[in-house]
Amino acid sequence: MNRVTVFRPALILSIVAILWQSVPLQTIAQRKKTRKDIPAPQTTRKHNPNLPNVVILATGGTIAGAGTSSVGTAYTAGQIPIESLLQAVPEATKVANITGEQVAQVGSQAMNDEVWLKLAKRINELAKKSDVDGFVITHGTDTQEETALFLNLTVKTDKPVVMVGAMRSATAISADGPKNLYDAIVTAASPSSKGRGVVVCMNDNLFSARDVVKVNTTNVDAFHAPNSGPIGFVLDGKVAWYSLSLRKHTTQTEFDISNVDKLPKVDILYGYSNVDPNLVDALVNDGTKGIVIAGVGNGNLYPAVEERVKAAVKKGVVVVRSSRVMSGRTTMDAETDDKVLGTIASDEFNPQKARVLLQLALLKTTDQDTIQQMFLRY
Ligand SMILES: NC(=O)C[C@H](N)C(=O)O
Repeated sequence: MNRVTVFRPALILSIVAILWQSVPLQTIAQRKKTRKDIPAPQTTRKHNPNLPNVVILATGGTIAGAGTSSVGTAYTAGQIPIESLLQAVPEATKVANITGEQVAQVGSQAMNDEVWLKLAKRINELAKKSDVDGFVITHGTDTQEETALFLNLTVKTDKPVVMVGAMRSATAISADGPKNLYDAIVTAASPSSKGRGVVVCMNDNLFSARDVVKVNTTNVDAFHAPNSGPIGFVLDGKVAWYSLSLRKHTTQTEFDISNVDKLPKVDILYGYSNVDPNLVDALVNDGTKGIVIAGVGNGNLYPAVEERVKAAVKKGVVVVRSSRVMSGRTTMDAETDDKVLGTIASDEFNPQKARVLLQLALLKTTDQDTIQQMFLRY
């Protein structure tokens, strides 16, 4: 490395610092605008027949968040419309013709079954069009893994479906949203992304919807796939794929939500020392159709909970054992015997993902063995 190369970053940093200090106050104030202040700009993009067509379905999240401080973590998610977000990535217009639809505008802590169904149905509808080549879903990161899995099991297309979010709001210094959004558009526009199931694009990484988990509350490196790692990367505007999940997804699943308006009630019960077994009964009395236990270790249950679970299963409630542990499988008939309890082991699905699969499974059956096979197939 020569002298010039060594000193160049320091020189650039000094210039940026000087420029930053001279930014007029008004420019900084503009970063702090909220949804009401930021009108959706008119679309001026010209259609280029040589580029693929990507549809962005926006749902809100921090990627569309706005805060009053560019250096703090306080902000409100889901404030900025998709057209304004796209203005931050003019480079994207060189890789695809982009159209945007606002499906919802919420922080993903407010995500619900209704929006899941709306999103999946909209993708299925648009996917039939020959002038749509791929999808990007902007989404909050808190529950991104759940929506990703729901779509992975319910959309009926081989066209790329790429979910993306951000850990820093759109008004923060070094917002990660624009880069993530650009990478997601690049991925959705690439023919190499076809048939891979729904993928999540965060921080240069591509994860399969089945395996991705949020592992950090605030850091930009917040998404990992603890059991299998990323399946690809986006760098310099190019996608590189490294592996492919053998589990069934999208066009290969048995789930058809086209006539579904409501999903069965499934709840999660967290396992811990001295857990109160009455919690199981509280859920059963509240009319739950399924319970996922975030068990300890390999999905083990507190003895008093085991007894109540057995009784719940006898009443027709379907119970899945998952684990509160971040990685590894919850295996059948191990320390806890599923044959004795009448329970189902979640395999690699964490509790929140097991809940999504159980909701879909219950649309079709309540049979323990049939649902167990689904957990091993998807
Ligand atoms: N980083 C984020 O997106 C967090 C936000 N609460 C959301 O899920 O919408």
